[in-house]
Amino acid sequence: MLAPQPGPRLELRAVCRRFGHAIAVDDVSMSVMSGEILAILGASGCGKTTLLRIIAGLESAGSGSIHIDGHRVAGEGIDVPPEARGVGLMFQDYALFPHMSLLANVCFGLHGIPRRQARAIGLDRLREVGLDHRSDSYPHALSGGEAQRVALARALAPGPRLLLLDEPFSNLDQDTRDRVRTDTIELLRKSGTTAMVVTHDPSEALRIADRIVLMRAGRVVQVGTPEEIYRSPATPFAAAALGVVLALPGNARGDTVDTPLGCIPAGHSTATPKVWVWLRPEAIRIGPSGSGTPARVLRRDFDGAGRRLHLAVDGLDAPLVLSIPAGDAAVLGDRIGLTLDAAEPCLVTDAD
Ligand SMILES: Nc1ncnc2c1ncn2[C@@H]1O[C@H](COP(=O)(O)OP(=O)(O)OP(=O)(O)O)[C@@H](O)[C@H]1O
Repeated sequence: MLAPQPGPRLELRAVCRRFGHAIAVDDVSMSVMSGEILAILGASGCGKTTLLRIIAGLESAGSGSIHIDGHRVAGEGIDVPPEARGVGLMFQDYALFPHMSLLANVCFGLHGIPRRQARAIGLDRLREVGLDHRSDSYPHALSGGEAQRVALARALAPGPRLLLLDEPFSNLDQDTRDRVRTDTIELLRKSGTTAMVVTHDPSEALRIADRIVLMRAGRVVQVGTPEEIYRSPATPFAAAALGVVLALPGNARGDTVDTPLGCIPAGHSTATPKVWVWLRPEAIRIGPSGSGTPARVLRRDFDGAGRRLHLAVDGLDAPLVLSIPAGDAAVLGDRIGLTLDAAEPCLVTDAD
């Protein structure tokens, strides 16, 4: 491997990949900084796995280029083989070798170093995931969470420059998933590993990533920190991809927009007076009747930790659905008041 150059750990420039007429990865440019955990978020079929496979060298990029530590590994006639890229890949199904002990699995990628040294590294990695006492066991004797930890130890053993994880928690049940996810991210951070984690779960992306790359139909829609994308989505699609979003009809007048819930700053000029205002539910404050815009409670649904209120508001065609904590005294009656929090960001788009 060549010495790293200053700059991003990984850089993609205009990477494309077609399968027949279908375009799986469409003009993707992005970078990952050293030590960063990047989440690739998108729905099924949007090209996440293909992108990882191209970076790992398992799939060729039709066009564009890939640079690792400043060195071109793909593009313009160069195609560095997977084993020479310094990229680790952890598959969704872990792909442990069933006929090998856990230690042999973890040592599998350690080439060109004496056996004893490889064994010591393997045991260290197993210790980091809390499974060194099981080094002689075989994969069939592991729970799903344990298998994930061994796969992680194996992927980290060669000290990859970049680790790619494809839906690493999706095969685990909810309880195990939360624990394994926390442990995995802690280990990646402790070891300073640069990682790209593919997920289709927005809450997972928000929780684990330094930055999120949001994809749709092979293209990058938005790149930003979890807070940036959640609070300042570039498009209604990006807003909906990261969590619940409400759409209010609005009338733009200069710098402001009138909505059925009150007036808000427009943020930018719009082409038409008719607009949509997209905002998070937390931008709407619920208070007693008489405060803010009047709303009538049509229905209350039990929601575990609280209630979901279905509210009729003058000027809105469909009921507004908002969640409130259990026992919120302000909303016991059938009539409540709603106020827009002008400090919360919102997205304004033309209605046509
Ligand atoms: N080897 C292939 N041959 C033909 N089409 C392919 C191939 N691999 C992927 N595709 C297509 O490319 C598109 C992107 O697939 P990809 O697996 O990268 O998506 P994904 O976002 O990882 O989906 P999922 O979350 O379901 O794994 C899909 O339409 C898929 O059918």
